[in-house]
Amino acid sequence: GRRKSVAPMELNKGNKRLSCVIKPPDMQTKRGKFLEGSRANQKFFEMIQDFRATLEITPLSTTETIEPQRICVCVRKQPFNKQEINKKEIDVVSVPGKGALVVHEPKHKVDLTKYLDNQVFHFDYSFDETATNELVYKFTAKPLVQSIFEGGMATCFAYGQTGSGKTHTMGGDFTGKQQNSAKGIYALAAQDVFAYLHHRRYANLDLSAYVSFFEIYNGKVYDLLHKKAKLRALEDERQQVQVVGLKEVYVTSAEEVIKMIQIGSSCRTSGQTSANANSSRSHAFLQIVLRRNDRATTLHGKFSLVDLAGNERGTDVSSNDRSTLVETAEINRSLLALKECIRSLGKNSDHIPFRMSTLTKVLRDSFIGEKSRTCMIAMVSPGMTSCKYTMNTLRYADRVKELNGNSKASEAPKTQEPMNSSSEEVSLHILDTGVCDAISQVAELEEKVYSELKRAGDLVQEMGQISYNIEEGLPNLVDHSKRLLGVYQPKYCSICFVNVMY
Ligand SMILES: Nc1ncnc2c1ncn2[C@@H]1O[C@H](COP(=O)(O)OP(=O)(O)OP(=O)(O)O)[C@@H](O)[C@H]1O
Repeated sequence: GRRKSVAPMELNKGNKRLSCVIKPPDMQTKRGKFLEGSRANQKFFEMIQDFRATLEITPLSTTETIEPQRICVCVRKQPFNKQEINKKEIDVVSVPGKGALVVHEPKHKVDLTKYLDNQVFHFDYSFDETATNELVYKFTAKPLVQSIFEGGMATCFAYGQTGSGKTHTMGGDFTGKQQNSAKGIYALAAQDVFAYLHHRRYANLDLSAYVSFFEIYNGKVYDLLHKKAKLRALEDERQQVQVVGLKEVYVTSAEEVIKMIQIGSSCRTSGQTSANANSSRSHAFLQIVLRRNDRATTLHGKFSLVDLAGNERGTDVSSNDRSTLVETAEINRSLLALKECIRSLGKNSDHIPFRMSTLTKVLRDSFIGEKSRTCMIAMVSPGMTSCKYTMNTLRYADRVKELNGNSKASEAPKTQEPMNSSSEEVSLHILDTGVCDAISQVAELEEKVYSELKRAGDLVQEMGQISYNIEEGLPNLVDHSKRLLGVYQPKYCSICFVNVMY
């Protein structure tokens, strides 16, 4: 999951550092085809088209082999909706394939010249706007189903800004306001669970499936299969976290699970109608639990499918009252905690900071044990107006993957502070301020560091030197800046890097 920032001057040269394959440009025809005089950001539109014409697209094939991994991070680009098409929104996201995704971030130089900051991200899989839920499922949640039959805990998250397609992906396609619950990852996973349950390989385990559906809003658990009853997540003497009183329904077919999804989703939706912000700002959990028939209380395996709350910042939410700010702080704290827990899982760390939020508390057993498998699907909206949110989402997903056992970053120098202490500090700080917008502060600091580094890179280029070393050092510096963030001194971090760079 490395990111490389491409300096504007390099674009015309045919950039060698982009890891997606470049084919010879055919700019004239492409530009002619897309030219639309009325478009407000015409220049950016043309620049993106020109850049896109140099990309060789390798669409994800259904026959591609799937590598089993402990942590898998994918990204899905949403198609434009009717409104965006009518508004002639500009698509700033390209998916060349092979896990790559490029964000063409429109920017202005000091002399107001427009340029694109083309940022390349690499994930395990990247899905373009034509991908169906079935395709996404095949590469994300499907490989996890088997692990729960082998006594493991599997978790699949949908992460992204409001409206980026989390519910569409997990719960099923929408036709108008009607959701087809049979077409989401929840239902597709349920179908496979029952296929395995009846498979001779697992028949002798004598397992039964149960389903629960709940949401976490403001740190409280609400049972979606029991009239939104308010429940508590408590830790027992064996340090197992239990959602006390959560309704677990015995199910015998995928159709029954789909019925539960419909019941639960309608409960969630009615919450949305009365107070729109609430529902979309809660985390929804569908859990499929396997238990042995002879010892009904013994858990054999569990699949948690989570539609996370939107990752908007407090300042992006229309209402600015205290409850909204507290709600935002809670979401940020839980999303930060989640990231730290997955990273700790990836590092096989002894300490998993799951107590940082209710979200991670209820997922405790997903973060421990050899057999835990996790998949995160980051959803992005392609419009230029969503660019900032898209970058936030991708950075978050990038950090989740960063310390995965397979990645280079896991070999980080030993001099770095241990992650646990930094995560405690971050959480303490959030607790201190109550409404600290942590995610955006991380993003803003990183943005600042990146732009400083980029400015340094441009300067070096203008002086006829090579910016390679600066780009090389980037992931480590940013990683280090994140650790410094544990004490939240963005100014210090920024100055520190500027000094280093110059
Ligand atoms: N891949 C897609 N293909 C077609 N339509 C999509 C896709 N992704 C999202 N949409 C549409 O975009 C709209 C918003 O999607 P959705 O409700 O899933 O977003 P969300 O991320 O769950 O938002 P929120 O956080 O507010 O709940 C829906 O009408 C949905 O049908």
